[in-house]
Amino acid sequence: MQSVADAVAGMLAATSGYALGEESVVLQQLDGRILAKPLYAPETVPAFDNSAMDGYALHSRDAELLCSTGLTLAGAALAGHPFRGVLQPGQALRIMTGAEMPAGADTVIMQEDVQVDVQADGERIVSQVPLHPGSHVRHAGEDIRRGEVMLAAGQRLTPLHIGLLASVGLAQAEVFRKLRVALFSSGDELCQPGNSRESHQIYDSNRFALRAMLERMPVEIIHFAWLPDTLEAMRSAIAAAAQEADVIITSAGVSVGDADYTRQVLDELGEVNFWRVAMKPGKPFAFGRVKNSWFFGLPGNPVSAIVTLDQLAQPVLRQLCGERVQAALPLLATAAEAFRKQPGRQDFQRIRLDSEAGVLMASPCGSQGSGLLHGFADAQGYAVLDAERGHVAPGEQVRVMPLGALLN
Ligand SMILES: Nc1nc2c(c(=O)[nH]1)N[C@H]1C(S)=C(S)[C@@H](COP(=O)(O)OP(=O)(O)OC[C@H]3O[C@@H](n4cnc5c(N)ncnc54)[C@H](O)[C@@H]3O)O[C@H]1N2
Ligand code: MOO
Repeated sequence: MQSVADAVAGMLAATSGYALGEESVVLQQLDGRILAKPLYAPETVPAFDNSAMDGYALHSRDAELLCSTGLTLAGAALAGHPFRGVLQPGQALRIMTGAEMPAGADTVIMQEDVQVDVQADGERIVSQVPLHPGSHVRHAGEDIRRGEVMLAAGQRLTPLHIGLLASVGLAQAEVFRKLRVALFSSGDELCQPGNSRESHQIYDSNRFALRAMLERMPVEIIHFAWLPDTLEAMRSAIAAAAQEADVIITSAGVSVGDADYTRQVLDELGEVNFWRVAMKPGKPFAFGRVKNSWFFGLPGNPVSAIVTLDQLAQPVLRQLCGERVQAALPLLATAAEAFRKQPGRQDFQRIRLDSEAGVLMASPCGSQGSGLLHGFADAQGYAVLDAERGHVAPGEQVRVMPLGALLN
């Protein structure tokens, strides 16, 4: 058996350098897409000095005048309506948040700190609050300078990045095209949801759970079918998918059972290795190449299929999508209850997380059986228990991983 870390590292090495084509995509459709090139700032941000407060713009050398006879008002500047003149000594300008700073001013004083005196020759502002030269001014270029790298290639774009792009005036970005994925479930025991099941059948849950997970990455599902346990069905579906898919994913047929033609078809059409990975749930898993496609064979048990897609295939799929893959941050929690664990495989036990006086607490949730989804559906994360260790006693520290982007 190989470790989870070795299995992932092997797949990452095998698939590195696989490059998808690029396309230009508008802001409205960029969420979750992967930047294909570094993004250079086309603009300086802020583009001009502007006020951070509603108040008055003035020059700091007029500080003494401000607290004695006061400053006269030269006019007003609003966001979108700049003051075109130059502020003279002894003058202030009414200014609103976001309005461009006028020439001749270097400081803004908040309106709450100012009294306005109406006099015969017009309004004057007076303030006894100490003036800090330069205060409440947002300076041009303090966030971004034109020409600097704003985002690196391989960045997965989130709402934050989309806001950033829009803030420098970009309406689109060059991203990798979506990864084309063929997804199959197989097995004569499967009945499709929505139909009534014969007594010996079970519903095909894997195909739908796995699809929903995959669609949280920038993929396009180009084949999506259930395959009966016949050599012909398996062969024709895999052969057709291998002509156009970047990736083929199957569930079931990777263990040692009799009724499976998966292995025979993969031996015929490609070079796929059947692994035993030291993880629970999981263990049987297949990876390799079928014609032009990468192949991932997930185990049939529903929890195992989901966890192996999440933990083994996900980093590789992300890399294939062009994403710079980042390792999950290690988190520790205290076991609120005992965890049953046999030495031998690295366990990904499904847990609930809680906080007691600021300390993260983990408890196993529901049944930990590989075929049972109900307990998993209630989980907030995994406790990741090292392969060699046995049971966990309450109070022990365990490594935990909140459910990530594919399962949340
Ligand atoms: N002698 C051994 N038997 C098994 C081993 C082993 O090492 N030696 N490993 C066990 C483990 S671990 C797993 S996981 C399973 C993996 O089996 P397969 O990937 O070959 O899948 P099947 O045997 O066809 O199915 C397993 C199980 O999952 C159900 N299933 C299959 N597809 C779906 C689906 N689309 N939706 C819902 N449920 C599905 C299937 O009915 C079986 O109950 O092998 C163990 N056996
Ligand atoms: O992958 Mo298996 O028993 O862990 O379902």
